[in-house]
Amino acid sequence: MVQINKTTHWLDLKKLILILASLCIFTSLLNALFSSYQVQKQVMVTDTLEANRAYATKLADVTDLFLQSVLMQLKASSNVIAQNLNNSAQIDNELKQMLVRTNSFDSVVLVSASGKIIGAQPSSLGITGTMLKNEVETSPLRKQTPYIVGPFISPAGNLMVSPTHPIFDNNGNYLGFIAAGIYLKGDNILGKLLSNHHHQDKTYVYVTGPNGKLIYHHDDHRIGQDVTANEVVTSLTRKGSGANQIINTQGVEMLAGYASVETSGWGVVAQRPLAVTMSQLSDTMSHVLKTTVPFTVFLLICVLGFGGLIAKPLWRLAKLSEQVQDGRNIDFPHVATWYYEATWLYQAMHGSVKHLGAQVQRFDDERKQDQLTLLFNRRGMEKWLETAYEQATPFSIIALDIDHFKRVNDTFGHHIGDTVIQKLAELMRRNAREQDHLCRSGGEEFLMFLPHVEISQATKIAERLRHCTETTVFADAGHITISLGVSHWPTCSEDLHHALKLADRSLYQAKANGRNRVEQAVLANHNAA
Ligand SMILES: Nc1nc2c(ncn2[C@@H]2O[C@H](COP(=O)(O)OP(=O)(O)OP(=O)(O)O)[C@@H](O)[C@H]2O)c(=O)[nH]1
Repeated sequence: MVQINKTTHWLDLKKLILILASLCIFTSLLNALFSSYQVQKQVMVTDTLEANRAYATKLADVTDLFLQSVLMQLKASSNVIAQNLNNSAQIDNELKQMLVRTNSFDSVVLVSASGKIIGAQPSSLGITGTMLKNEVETSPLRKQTPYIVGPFISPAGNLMVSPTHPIFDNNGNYLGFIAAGIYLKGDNILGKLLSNHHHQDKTYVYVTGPNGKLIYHHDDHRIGQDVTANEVVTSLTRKGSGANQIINTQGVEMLAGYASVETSGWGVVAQRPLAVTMSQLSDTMSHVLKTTVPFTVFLLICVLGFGGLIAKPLWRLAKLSEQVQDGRNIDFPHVATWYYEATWLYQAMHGSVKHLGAQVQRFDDERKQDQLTLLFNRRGMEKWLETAYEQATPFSIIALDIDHFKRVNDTFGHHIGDTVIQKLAELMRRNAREQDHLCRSGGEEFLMFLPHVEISQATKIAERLRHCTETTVFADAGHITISLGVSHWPTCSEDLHHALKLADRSLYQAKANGRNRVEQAVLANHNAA
């Protein structure tokens, strides 16, 4: 017999569907999030770069306008001064007026063609009468054009830039220059112009001079610092405006827009840390995730429910086949199948189990049947007795045996003997009811079990069978007779085997009393008496 090893799987179809669907859902979700993250990132970086470029351009234009207006003011004053160069009171007055007329300057200085400071406001600077010393300070003397100096440390010790304008007399002789000082540290006009635009979103602005040093930065300490190493500053010297993603001199990744100031050659840079832009993106993505999660959960619940519906018929069929394999007697129940594969599997299983059941039943019947007479054999008899005993069904027993059967065999042959046995079985069937149990217990020995039939009635039935046999002509063998013994369970004996023995004893009693007769066992209470 083929031994089937039963394997228990923790994984079933429902779980498989759930795992597969979850994988699909999560992969799609991750894919969608990743793609939208990439697209959003690209859009935000591009937008920020463009916004910063536009912003830097606007600030560069504002700064340019401011410097042009300063130079215009210096030009106006230089004309006045050229007319009154020998009138020191008038010059002082003009320098004072220059400071008062606008809040744009921190100081005003008048320098002669020889490089001597011949007037300075506010007078507290205390530099009048001193000579310009270094190359930077004296550069306007060489250029003799409107020119912006710096950044540099002024003779009074301030870090500053200084728009200058030359002074010429009516004959075109160079007389010197007038310079406006704009201090770079502390509260100054550049800060006022640029810091107003300092954004809440961490965008900030700085301005570099033509020499790559910081002219303006919201962090005061950095003013004057050399930032020529910065990629943007390099780009500024090459083209007017643009935008770049760069790493600044502090090692921070920045999205920088830049533009140069035409009048001065300064560069304005508006930049925002990439991390700030990315944190906004993270907020957006976590918001997207939050709005997606309920739908994903709903989708998973649907998949779970639908997966259950798909798996249920197959799961029930698997359970049924497990029972069939275990050999458990199953009354094949109806399984609701709602799709093609499950319906056909159910029908195939149902058909096979039914066919198998019928086969098993047939084999079982054959095992309990005598093949010559088709009556029950000893195995069939024992099964019936077991059931009757368990159910406490009272019954009469008729044991019968063909008289001198050996002679039949000897006279007519074994084959004719067999037909006699078959014919007698037929007579027994005719004299019995459907519920009676008829057995061939040995060669020419038979037993009849008659449920719910009292012994007196059974004796009459035995007598009828004896008579019927005696009067029947058996083809080829002629007439035969039988002897019969009758007992009853439990009235003859409560011991089943003893009741059988009593029927057998009565049979031998009938043989001993001359054969072709019926003998009845004595009832148990009669025995006792
Ligand atoms: N043809 C045939 N003969 C069988 C079969 N089974 C047993 N026999 C024969 O039945 C005979 C029984 O003989 P015995 O036990 O001596 O009894 P008997 O001749 O019937 O005599 P009593 O029973 O004393 O009347 C034997 O000759 C067996 O060979 C069978 O299946 N077919």
